[in-house]
Amino acid sequence: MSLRVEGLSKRFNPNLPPVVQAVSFGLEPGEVFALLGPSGCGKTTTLRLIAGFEPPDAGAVLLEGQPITHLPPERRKIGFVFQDYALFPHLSVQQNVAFGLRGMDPKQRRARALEVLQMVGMTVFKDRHPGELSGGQQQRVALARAIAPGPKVVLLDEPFASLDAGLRQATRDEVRALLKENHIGVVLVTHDQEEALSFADRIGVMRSGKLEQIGTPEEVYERPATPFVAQFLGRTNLLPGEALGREANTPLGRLPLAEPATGAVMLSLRPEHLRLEAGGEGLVLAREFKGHDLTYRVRLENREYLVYATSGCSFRPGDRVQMRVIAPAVVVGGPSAEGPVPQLSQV
Ligand SMILES: Nc1ncnc2c1ncn2[C@@H]1O[C@H](COP(=O)(O)OP(=O)(O)OP(=O)(O)O)[C@@H](O)[C@H]1O
Repeated sequence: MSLRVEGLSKRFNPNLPPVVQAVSFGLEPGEVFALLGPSGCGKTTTLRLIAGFEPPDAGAVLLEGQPITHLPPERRKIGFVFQDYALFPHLSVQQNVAFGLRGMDPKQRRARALEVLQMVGMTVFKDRHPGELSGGQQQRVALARAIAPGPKVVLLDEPFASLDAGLRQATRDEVRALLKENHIGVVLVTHDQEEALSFADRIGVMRSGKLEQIGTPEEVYERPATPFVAQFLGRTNLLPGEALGREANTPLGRLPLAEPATGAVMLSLRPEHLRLEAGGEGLVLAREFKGHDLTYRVRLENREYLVYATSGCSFRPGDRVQMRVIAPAVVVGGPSAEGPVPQLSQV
């Protein structure tokens, strides 16, 4: 295990609950781990505790088995890329990168700075100042500065947030490839579920200071453990059921379950696991067309459902439809487990 976080907790205000509560996870060498959760759930604070910018109230951080909880940030051998990149405006690109290499002799520092600038494709900009660079270029310099000392792990705090959509995907792919090639483990903080799903090997879904589920992108998307995880990772339909082993009685009839269960349960069915057919008891309330996908909101017996369809399928609001379930439902909790009602963003 390259990085291990054990029971980290932090409270800033004694009258409020802790911002980070007993957070534990591990990172295999070279693994990319995303901490994913809504704004204010404690992701950045967790990262700052790992980096050593804040002392935890409880818990430990271990790097390659060695406790580093009480070491100052510069002695932790962990790189950090801040959301705003935090480059020094008065230093050149090369000087920014060399900054983290104090302790090396000046010739070696310059050589190492050039080496990592080459890795991120920024050698030609080495004499510029950060103010003369685009957001994407500054991001590369910040990454170069973080990896220059050869850390085993880098912490990335929403590093792609300020890049425009077109550049974001390409930059993400490049950064991921670079870190993988160099076997550098990553903890990425993001509130963007698509970013976490496409960037990370594993995701820890965080809510109100706690990790609610840890798993591969497929696991957290296809087998969410709670209604919150089901809803944070894309849209879903939550419906109550009475589980009878491998099946459950639900408002949509008897459905197969992904995992056996008994008793009253809350179930998650993704919109892509429902199909619409013409004629039936369901009423199409709205349709949302987004080019490659089409989402319908359908009412059946006082419940509303979101259903994805291919653009070939063309129902209109007011049409009568029936719904077919084409995948097993996932148990996400007991009967009282709740989440917000799914909404179409635009009707
Ligand atoms: N130094 C601090 N003093 C007091 N409260 C703080 C401090 N740092 C963070 N908080 C509070 O802790 C909570 C969690 O903040 P944090 O920045 O960790 O969340 P986050 O999940 O990273 O959110 P975002 O995605 O918006 O950055 C927030 O309510 C924030 O106001």
